[in-house]
Amino acid sequence: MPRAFLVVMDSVGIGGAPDAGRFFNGDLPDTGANTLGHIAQACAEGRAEEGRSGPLRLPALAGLGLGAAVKLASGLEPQGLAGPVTGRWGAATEISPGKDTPSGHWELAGVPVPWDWTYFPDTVPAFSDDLAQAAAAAAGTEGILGNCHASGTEIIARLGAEHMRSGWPICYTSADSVFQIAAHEESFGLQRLYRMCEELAPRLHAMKVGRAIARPFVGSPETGFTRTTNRHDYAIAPPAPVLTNWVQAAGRRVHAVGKIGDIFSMQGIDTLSKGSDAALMDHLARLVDEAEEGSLTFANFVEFDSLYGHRRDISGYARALEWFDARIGALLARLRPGDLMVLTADHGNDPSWPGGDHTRERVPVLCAGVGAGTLGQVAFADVAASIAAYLGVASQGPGRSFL
Ligand SMILES: O=P(O)(O)O[C@H]1O[C@H](CO)[C@@H](O)[C@H]1O
Ligand SMILES: [Mn+2]
Ligand SMILES: [Mn+2]
Repeated sequence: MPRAFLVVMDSVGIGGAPDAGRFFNGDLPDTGANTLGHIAQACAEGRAEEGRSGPLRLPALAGLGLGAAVKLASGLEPQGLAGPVTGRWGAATEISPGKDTPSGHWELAGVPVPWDWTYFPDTVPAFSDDLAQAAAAAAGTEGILGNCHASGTEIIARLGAEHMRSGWPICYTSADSVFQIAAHEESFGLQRLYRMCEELAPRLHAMKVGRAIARPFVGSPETGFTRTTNRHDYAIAPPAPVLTNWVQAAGRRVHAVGKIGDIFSMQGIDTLSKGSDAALMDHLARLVDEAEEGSLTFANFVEFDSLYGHRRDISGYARALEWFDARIGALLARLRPGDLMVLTADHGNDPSWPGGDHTRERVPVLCAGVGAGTLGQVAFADVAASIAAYLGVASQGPGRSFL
């Protein structure tokens, strides 16, 4: 029986979204943003030399058609990604009205978002008095810190010491539909942070805020503060059954790797493996060796986005891509006859772009195990329909199989 592996490289967009002008970083529309294309350009021009050097080298992904997909999506010919292509490749366009992780993943899993998300205004305070009071009540404190748009690493550097002194949680948001709570794992307590998010999540979801997110950190004012991998997202459930539900309903096993469990509120998921991207790659390798016949493995690698895209670190993003390419190349060689691996992304996060938020872009769709050639322009939801068709399970929703 065939097996399928769906691997999301978080934020690895390839430019060209037709509606990019309706999405913004600050006042600047996302028109022209191109995560992969601009990283390749910066590498070729010697502008990404920290911890790596020279043109972007992604032999495994380029061999599946990544360079060709960038050109198809955006017209840009990325340097360093040429060469023979042995995979099936295309570019996918999103229709959901959000450039965030749940929107992208749900649509890739067959269900475009049918509602408009609620975003918090970029003002201080960003939250209504009611919501700020509810957050303080959930924490058992007199008030909250932050109450603004912020980068998560900057706000813990700025408010970490005050947080430890006052005990008040740091609440912030971004251009995404999120309510994020940063708190110290020891002085505030990790379980207390989780309970606070759990208590607030239903209220936020009722307002169509996509996620409450626990952002725990450690450290001290003297040594500085670092976020840990104990992040937990409390997301609204998808509005309809998604790929994981379809596969499970057919009696097959579904393995989630990384944020997939959070993004789908564990719906349709049998096992979950979490950790750093390096640890997730080991889990994915184990599943390539061990996943059952007929199963789906659905993985997300978030560090491109969280460590490098939002931080606008071009060298770091290029290093992460080169690391990923080397590891995924080794996994591709271990796939069995009958296995399908689809590599894709959920949105862009161009590290050369002004601002610090995601960028609206098309994404690559690279398939291993189904021969060579182009898929052309496809829809996000076609990814789910194609995997369902490949596994021989019934699909729902607007997607059409491209295989
Ligand atoms: O700056 P940090 O805390 O990493 O925030 C980022 O993480 C959030 C959730 O993925 C996004 O909305 C983005 O703003
Ligand atoms: Mn994402
Ligand atoms: Mn992000």
